[in-house]
Amino acid sequence: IVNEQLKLEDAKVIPVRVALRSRPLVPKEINEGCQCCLTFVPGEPQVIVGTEKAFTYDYVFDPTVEQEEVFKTAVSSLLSGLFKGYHATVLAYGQTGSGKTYSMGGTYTAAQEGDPGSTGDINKWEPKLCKCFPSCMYGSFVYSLL
Ligand SMILES: Nc1ncnc2c1ncn2[C@@H]1O[C@H](COP(=O)(O)OP(=O)(O)OP(=O)(O)O)[C@@H](O)[C@H]1O
Repeated sequence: IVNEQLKLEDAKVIPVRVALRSRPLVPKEINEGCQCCLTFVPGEPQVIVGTEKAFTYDYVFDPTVEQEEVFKTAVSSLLSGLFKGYHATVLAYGQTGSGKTYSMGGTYTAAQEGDPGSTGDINKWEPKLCKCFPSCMYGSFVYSLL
């Protein structure tokens, strides 16, 4: 009975997934001598804070990971469910300055305009959603806590 229950549990879709994204140090932090205190475990969605505290998430993106990979890995699969009528929400959570707007909102400078590597998740969702929903309802599905 226990085994059968475990199988049923395994079969359930995980409704909430958590991705950790660590951004690179910004110039101000570098000038102040800040250093990254996180260690990333290659091939594992795990991060070690300091020397001993390890945390595992569904996805971990280290500071070298570009917008495109974050989108493809953690967000794009939600679109297929969305088009079948399921709801999907991407929620950015983190302290001020941690990179929520960068990840969700896209470009910051005119130089970045049109650079696909620099645009955030909303920018990548929007054209895909517009193909199916002319009214473009992406604002209802994707939120950034600005
Ligand atoms: N992945 C990244 N790569 C390079 N720079 C980044 C990245 N994420 C964030 N930054 C930079 O870090 C700074 C803070 O990012 P951002 O404004 O997105 O934070 P935030 O969480 O939205 O802050 P707030 O809550 O105050 O609005 C910005 O200068 C941004 O360009």
